[in-house]
Amino acid sequence: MRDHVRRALISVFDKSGVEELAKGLHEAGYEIVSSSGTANYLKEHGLSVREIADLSGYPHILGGRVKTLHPSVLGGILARRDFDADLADVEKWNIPLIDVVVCNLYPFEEVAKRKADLGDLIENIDIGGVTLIRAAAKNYRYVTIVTDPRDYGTVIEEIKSLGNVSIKTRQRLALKALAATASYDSIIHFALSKAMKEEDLFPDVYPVSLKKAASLRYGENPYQRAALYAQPLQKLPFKQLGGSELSYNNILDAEAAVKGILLLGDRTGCVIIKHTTPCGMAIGKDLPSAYEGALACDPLSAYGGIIGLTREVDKDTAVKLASKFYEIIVAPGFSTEAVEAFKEKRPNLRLISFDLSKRDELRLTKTAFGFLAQEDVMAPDPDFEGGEWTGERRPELKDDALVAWKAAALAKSNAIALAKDGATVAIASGFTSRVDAVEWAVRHAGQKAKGSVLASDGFFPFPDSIEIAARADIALILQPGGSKRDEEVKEACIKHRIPMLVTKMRAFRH
Ligand SMILES: NC(=O)c1ncn([C@@H]2O[C@H](COP(=O)(O)O)[C@@H](O)[C@H]2O)c1NC=O
Repeated sequence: MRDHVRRALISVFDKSGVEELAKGLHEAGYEIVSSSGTANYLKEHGLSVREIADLSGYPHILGGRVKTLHPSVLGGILARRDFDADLADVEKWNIPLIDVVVCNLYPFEEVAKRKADLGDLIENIDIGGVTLIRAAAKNYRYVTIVTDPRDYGTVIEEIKSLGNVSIKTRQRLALKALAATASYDSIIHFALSKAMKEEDLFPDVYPVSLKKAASLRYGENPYQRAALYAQPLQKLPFKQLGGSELSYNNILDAEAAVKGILLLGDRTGCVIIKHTTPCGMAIGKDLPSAYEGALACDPLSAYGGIIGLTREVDKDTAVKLASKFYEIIVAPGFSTEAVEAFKEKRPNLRLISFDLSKRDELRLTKTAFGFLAQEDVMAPDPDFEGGEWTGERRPELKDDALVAWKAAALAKSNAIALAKDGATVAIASGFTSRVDAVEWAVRHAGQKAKGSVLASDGFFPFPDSIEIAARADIALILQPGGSKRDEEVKEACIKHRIPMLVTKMRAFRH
């Protein structure tokens, strides 16, 4: 390879620390070439800089849309230093070789967060910078690409001590740079899809970029390392107002509580979660009465659980909740007095204020088979008035029917929920046979099963569950229907005079 002046191209939007880096490079004998804004900045800091226009023979044109996009710039980055044909081209076209590229991009993400219009978004799409970064990352075997100011120190240290940036560091920086451009493009795709009101929920390619939002102490178990990632343009929908740090399992449990809150919709209600499974759900005239109702379903399981509330938590509710041990309280908000009351009595209790309006349309779940994508929609209310009934209609049981149905939808399949007086009295969750779920629910409810509403998240494959319900004096059954033996199930209900509402929609949770 021919000898050449060592050269660094610096073109940065975020100029923090770049003068120190340029100074280090200059001291190590590098010529600095920069785009105009960066060149001016460095000159103001007393550095001698060559303008990119001087190297390319072209000024910035189209109001800065084209600044560094030129063969004499990109050729100097992309030429393979041990490839005769590349070197011959470089020689022939008098292209100066570039050994270090320092570049960070137009702040598209920040602009998009400010809810910019489509025109602003478009003007903030960096083209030249991405090209410089990709070119340098592609040629990492000869060229160093630096995209993160936090790496300036390492680069200068290695150049000073080793004479060049080591191949190991160049590889690491190239991968980091490629992750930066990939993430940048996915953020642009996301923001432009929204601004253009793109309606295709399931495009052939779904670019996702994830940024680390928090390091977690460990995962589900201490032998599993873990972290929380978020999509860059989506602000985290929650704020933690108090208590210990959130763990991996806390996040899963809190999410189940949020689902419970969303299922209850605009009603004043409470859900209690244990290990992502509901062990109580109720609606009431106010939060304390809804909480009492939910708690009475299974007080033993509720200990150390997660409480989800559908309304802002006030001081009275806080005082009541603080008298027992829970891990997390999730609600759309907390009054200042409520936060104080919790802090005084339960300083470690995690308080999560969750913005229910910030919801994704799509839920992505990573599996060993690939990412599953589905619309994030909650089980709708059963059609109590217009639905398909067997036997007499029971309008007075509407609230109980709703709570039983929503609790069954939140519980894992096979799920059976029993509700009475606006509160569940049993929630059987995660059973592998439906009849066992019915049997457990009735046993758990004991005397309270009598007169309650039973909801099933899936159809009854046999009429055996109806026989158990009849023995327990169940007042009303809700189930989706759809079994081969629907007629036998109906006949059993008629025989035992239990009215049944066929919801015609399944409410599985797996
Ligand atoms: N148009 C181009 O050729 C171009 N080349 C580099 N940039 C970006 O311009 C910024 C630096 O510009 P300046 O040095 O003029 O402040 C950097 O964020 C860099 O990524 C460009 N801007 C947008 O594409």
